[in-house]
Amino acid sequence: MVVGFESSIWNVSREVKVTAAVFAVTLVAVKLMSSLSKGRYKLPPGPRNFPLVGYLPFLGKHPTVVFSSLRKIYGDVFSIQMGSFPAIVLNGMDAIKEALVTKGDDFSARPPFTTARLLNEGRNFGFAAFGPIWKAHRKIVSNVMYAFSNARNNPIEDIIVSEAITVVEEFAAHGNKPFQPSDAITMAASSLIYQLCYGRNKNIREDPDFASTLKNGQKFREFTSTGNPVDVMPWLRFIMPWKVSTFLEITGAAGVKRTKKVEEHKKTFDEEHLRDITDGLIHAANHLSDEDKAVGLDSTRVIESIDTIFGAGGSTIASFLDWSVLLMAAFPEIQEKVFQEIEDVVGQSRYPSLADRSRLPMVEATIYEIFRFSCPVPLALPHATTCDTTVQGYDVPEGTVVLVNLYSVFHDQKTWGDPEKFRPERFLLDNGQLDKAKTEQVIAFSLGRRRCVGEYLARMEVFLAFTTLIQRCRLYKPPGVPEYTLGRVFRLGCDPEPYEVCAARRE
Ligand code: HEM
Repeated sequence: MVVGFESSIWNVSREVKVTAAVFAVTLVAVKLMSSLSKGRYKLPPGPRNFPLVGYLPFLGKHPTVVFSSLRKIYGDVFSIQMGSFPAIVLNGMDAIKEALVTKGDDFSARPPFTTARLLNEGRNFGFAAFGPIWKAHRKIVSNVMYAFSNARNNPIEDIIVSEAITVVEEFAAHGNKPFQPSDAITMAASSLIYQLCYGRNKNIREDPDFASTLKNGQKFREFTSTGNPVDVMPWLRFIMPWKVSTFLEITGAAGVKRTKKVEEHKKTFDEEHLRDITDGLIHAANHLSDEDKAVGLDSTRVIESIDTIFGAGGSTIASFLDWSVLLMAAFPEIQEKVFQEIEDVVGQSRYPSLADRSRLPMVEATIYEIFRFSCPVPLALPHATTCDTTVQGYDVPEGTVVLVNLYSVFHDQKTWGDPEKFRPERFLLDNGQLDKAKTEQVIAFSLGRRRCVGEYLARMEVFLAFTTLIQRCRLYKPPGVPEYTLGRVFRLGCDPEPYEVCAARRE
């Protein structure tokens, strides 16, 4: 019996042995590092952590709520252990600005999470290591995005407005019956980013390439919606290998699609007429400077940026619009004020255009308030330190994961007074114009070196889509439905809990 027992231990699979060894080594390393660092550094305070998993089991469904409670105990900067990674959480504008702006070079790395290293084999510029290649890469992508958004005769306004009209049609097709709006919104936001990346397509909903990209994107969202545990506990890949293989399968399929689209573009590419973001990237890749090449940037990396842009540019806009519909239905008196302003400035004889923006302060204030209230990307993307540094008087060692709690800024009692109230007028001065001091506090696109590279384009999208929607459609809470709870579902971003709405066309 004893022999049998012993032999069964030593016959366990290789994966389990490796896992056990990694467990042990990680445990010893974490203990060793924390005792060494306690002496050397004045680290931010923080709660006690479990071995191996750290503070992860306590983060629950809404980490930002947990972080608000921890902020009350430990202050604006505190430490937690995220699985195998020591992390700090930055709360409030002062700490976030000091880290991301004043000490931008120190705080602009990304953590070496497993999936980040697998994306485009580590070359994905949203998740790539901070350094000369990334800096050159980011500059090129920023230039391409800016040039595309500002090009004369570009199709952006047309694409955005026609997607918004499609949403109005789909909403109106429900008659007076209640419906969940998020499918129509997600479809429109995906169609929008697909056309911005790959070109205007009036029959996009019949395009099989778009359909399969959408299906793959849906798979990706479902697979990554609660994060991937192998990112923060890399040893889990030996226990849950499918967490890596499925990720590779989905991103690999996306890569095949992108290659096909890029090859098609190259066949009809005309330097004088850049049609979309893909053309912009092909052009940039063909004109890399000697300095860019000298730091190691190559054309493949530049072209692959389309993956990051496509990945980041759909769900964020969908989330904003989903919140917009809910909040306008929840606050009909605000919706009416927004509508009246659009009616006075634009009327019904034409669709809104970007040129109307400066004459629509109530619309702008409402958009800021939707960003503030909903906080669509509440923890930005994870940052990491590039060197030993400090923030708010605390030491932060090189390689520390940095979570930027944007939600703490948007719902700060001291800044807003009544942060839980939806009140767009907070952004208006007595003369009815926008209060810049207030709007600057809404850092929905983050700050510093890693600030959202799609911000300019995203602001165009949300303005035009929101304004067109409210111009053409009255949204209201279905009769008999109790008050909306305005609850949040925390995924990679922050969406509203599923809800129903009714819509009536404005004639
Ligand atoms: C409502 C819309 C959007 C919001 C609220 C938003 C917000 C953000 C935030 C908070 C980050 C993380 C910044 C950081 O790590 O500090 C980010 C990164 C990024 N966003 Fe956006 N975003 C939006 C739309 C877009 C769009 C439309 C695109 C592209 C077309 C885009 C492309 C990116 C990219 C590529 C990054 C990674 C930047 C880097 O690491 O250098 N985003 N965004």
